[in-house]
Amino acid sequence: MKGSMKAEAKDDDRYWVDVHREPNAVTTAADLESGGDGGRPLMFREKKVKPALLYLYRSLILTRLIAVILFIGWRIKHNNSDVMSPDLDALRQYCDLPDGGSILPAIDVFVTTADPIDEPVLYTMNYVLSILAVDYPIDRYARYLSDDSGTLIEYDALVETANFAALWAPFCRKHSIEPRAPESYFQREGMIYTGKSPSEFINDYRHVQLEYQQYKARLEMLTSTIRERSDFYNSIKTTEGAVKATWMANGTQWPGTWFEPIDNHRKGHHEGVVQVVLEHPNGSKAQHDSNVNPLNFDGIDARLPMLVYMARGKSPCYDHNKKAGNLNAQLRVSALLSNAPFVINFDCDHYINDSRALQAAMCFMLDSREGDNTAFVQFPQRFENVDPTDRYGNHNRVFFDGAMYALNGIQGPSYLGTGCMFHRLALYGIDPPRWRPNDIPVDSSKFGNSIPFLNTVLESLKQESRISPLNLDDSFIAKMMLVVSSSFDIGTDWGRGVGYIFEMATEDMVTGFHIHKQGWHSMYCTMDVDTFRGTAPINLTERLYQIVRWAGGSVEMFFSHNNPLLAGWRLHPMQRTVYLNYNIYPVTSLFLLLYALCPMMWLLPEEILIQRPFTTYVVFLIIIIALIHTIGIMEIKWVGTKWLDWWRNEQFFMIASLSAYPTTLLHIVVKLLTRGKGIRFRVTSKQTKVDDNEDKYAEMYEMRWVPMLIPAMVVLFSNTMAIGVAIGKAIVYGRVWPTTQRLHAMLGLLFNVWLMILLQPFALAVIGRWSKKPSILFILFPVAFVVFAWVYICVHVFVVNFFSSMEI
Ligand SMILES: O=c1ccn([C@@H]2O[C@H](COP(=O)(O)OP(=O)(O)O[C@H]3O[C@H](CO)[C@@H](O)[C@H](O)[C@H]3O)[C@@H](O)[C@H]2O)c(=O)[nH]1
Ligand SMILES: [Mn+2]
Repeated sequence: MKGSMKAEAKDDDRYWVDVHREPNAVTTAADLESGGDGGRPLMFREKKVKPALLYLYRSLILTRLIAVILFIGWRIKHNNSDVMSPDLDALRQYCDLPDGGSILPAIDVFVTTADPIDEPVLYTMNYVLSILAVDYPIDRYARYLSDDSGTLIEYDALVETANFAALWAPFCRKHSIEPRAPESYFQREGMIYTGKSPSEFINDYRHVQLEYQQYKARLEMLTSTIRERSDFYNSIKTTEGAVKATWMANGTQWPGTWFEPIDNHRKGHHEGVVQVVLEHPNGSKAQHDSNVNPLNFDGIDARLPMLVYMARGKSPCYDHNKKAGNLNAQLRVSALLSNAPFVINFDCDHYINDSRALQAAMCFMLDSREGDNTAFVQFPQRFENVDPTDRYGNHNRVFFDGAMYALNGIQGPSYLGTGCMFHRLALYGIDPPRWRPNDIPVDSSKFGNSIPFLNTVLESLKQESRISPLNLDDSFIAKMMLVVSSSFDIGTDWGRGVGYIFEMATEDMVTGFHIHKQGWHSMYCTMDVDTFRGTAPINLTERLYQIVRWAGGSVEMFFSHNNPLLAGWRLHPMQRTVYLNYNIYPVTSLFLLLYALCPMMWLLPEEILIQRPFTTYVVFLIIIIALIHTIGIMEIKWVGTKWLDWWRNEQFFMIASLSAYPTTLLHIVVKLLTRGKGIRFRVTSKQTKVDDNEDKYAEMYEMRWVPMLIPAMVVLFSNTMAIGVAIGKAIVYGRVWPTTQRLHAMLGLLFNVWLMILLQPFALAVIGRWSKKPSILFILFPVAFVVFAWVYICVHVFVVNFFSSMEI
């Protein structure tokens, strides 16, 4: 023991040397008496690091500084190093066979919808059309629509769509139409023709447009058509007084929800439904029947891929786990019907804008570098109903183009919920080939109690690719009913380690996390045109609800066993940091909220209570803020987004920090304390109709007040008042204030104004329809300032005259 202490002391000497100081020479009694300190001994010893080491150390710091500067310089010059874009020609060369066939792998395409009213059928069907006409070998993909409402409207609409698609899909192929969602296509102007039959185009176009109008009209009539049909069958088939069923066109009762809801046929309580609308196309390409299609489709593949309608069974006894539950049911049904090795899922409010989308994703999946270990390929989300100035930051470009791209350089982007292609096996919770053990247990405790389904898992593990015609007999249908039953997940790993994970408000983040943590990679795929387009909530309140859900899901993850700190070593350290960042960023809002309430200082009679911003502090602050923004601007330049995108991002972070994020945190705290439920998945409301005459952005001008907006409102109001009072104070005391005080007042005001600029979109939302002309704020605010300044001066004069002892 002693020995080691000695050794330590010796070690010390290697680095430190004593600093010798001479004690003061003379000590006199007088000195001591007078309390002087002359001649008192030195009572602590000083040491310093040996000069040689110190210089070395300092030179290291300097070298590091130089290295950082050089690195930044290098990074600016080499700004394209991580951009990956699909090479479709290479894919074609690899996959196309000399006989015109192709070895492109099979894909199951999923679409989820929750309600025919909240999510207008026309848009969902447009989406379906864009997939039916996509540029991919027709016998190599299958289409599934999973309808969480279980209504006959969606099914009948799908049947109508299949009929119209028989015209639409070959028309798109013949004339190379883009986009292949008719609603968007017919609305676009000034398109350049790129097809091979220009002479027939005008004629074909007119015909298809007319047919589309009629198809649309039939969709709109669906509710009344089904009602009339049901009334008819009810009158002839059921007895007086019995519950009125809803009937399918073939004269059988619809197994899903009915117009007149009863147990077993109402929303949230009904049997599962699986209906194959279009069967798997057979081998021959010449399926075109000129009686149906008067257009000339010679040499065009007029077939359509398999199309399936499904609705999972629901019962009040079981949690149906929203979107993730819906997707899991699709995973199982598609396994039985087509079992493609790849699946891609979309929300019903997004359509394919570039028909090469599926091929583009395949470029990453089949690439010889990391293709086999790539679990999913995510596309950015793009929106088309957003106003040109993107008032509520819907485009989210900083996230979609900046952050996600950057992740490509680590383990890959996170899963964003829509427009994402997966390896089916990755979704089954199976390790990437790199780490895959030889025997993987495929049992019912994990995957559920369906032998045919377990067989499909084994099939997938053996890399057997299947989309082939099936014999849809009764026993097969019964097997499918089992995998869509409401209780199938119970006692299995579905939603916990198998399929889309449903323990959180946002299934996407946590599903991606589960996959990354097993060591899979992911890729981000952008193309020169938007690959997909969707609709975004353009109403502020809706937008904030969406943010609450996202932030909620992210924070919830932290307090669960999905905490990134607990993930195994296969999760890349940097990727772990990224997930941690997702988990905690909403917490920063608390500081912002406090900060944003500072302007209230102006309202206090004895001005400013907290430390005033002194000059050095302000200089540092400015340097740091300027650096943050300079770095930000560099990133924007690299990814090619606009200044406005970045600015909206800044503004929206502030607005959400004064509303959505604190609300989320409150929810989570309550949840943790009460062990209650987390944030619920509330379906984002969609645009219900676009009337040509009506304002396209009408939704945006509607203000829906909810408690979450209170803090933002308090900040906006108190800030406006504070600026008014500040002006009032300047008028009253301006002349007696010393220069420093004036300077401080100006700096303070700068802060107020900055806050106001950040809150501009919120202020626009508050004034509702007036905000059609955003510049009106330049009038409203000054007027408000003058009014508050005037009120302040009046109160001041009143107090001075009548209560002269008080000072405000
Ligand atoms: O019980 C439910 C609820 C929702 N959905 C579907 O989920 C999708 C997304 O719902 P939406 O209300 O449009 O949510 P958004 O806020 O637009 O979704 C964003 O955020 C989600 C995660 O919170 C992601 O899953 C989405 O892909 C992403 O676009 C839609 O297709 C819905 O039909 C269901 O199938 N069942
Ligand atoms: Mn959506």
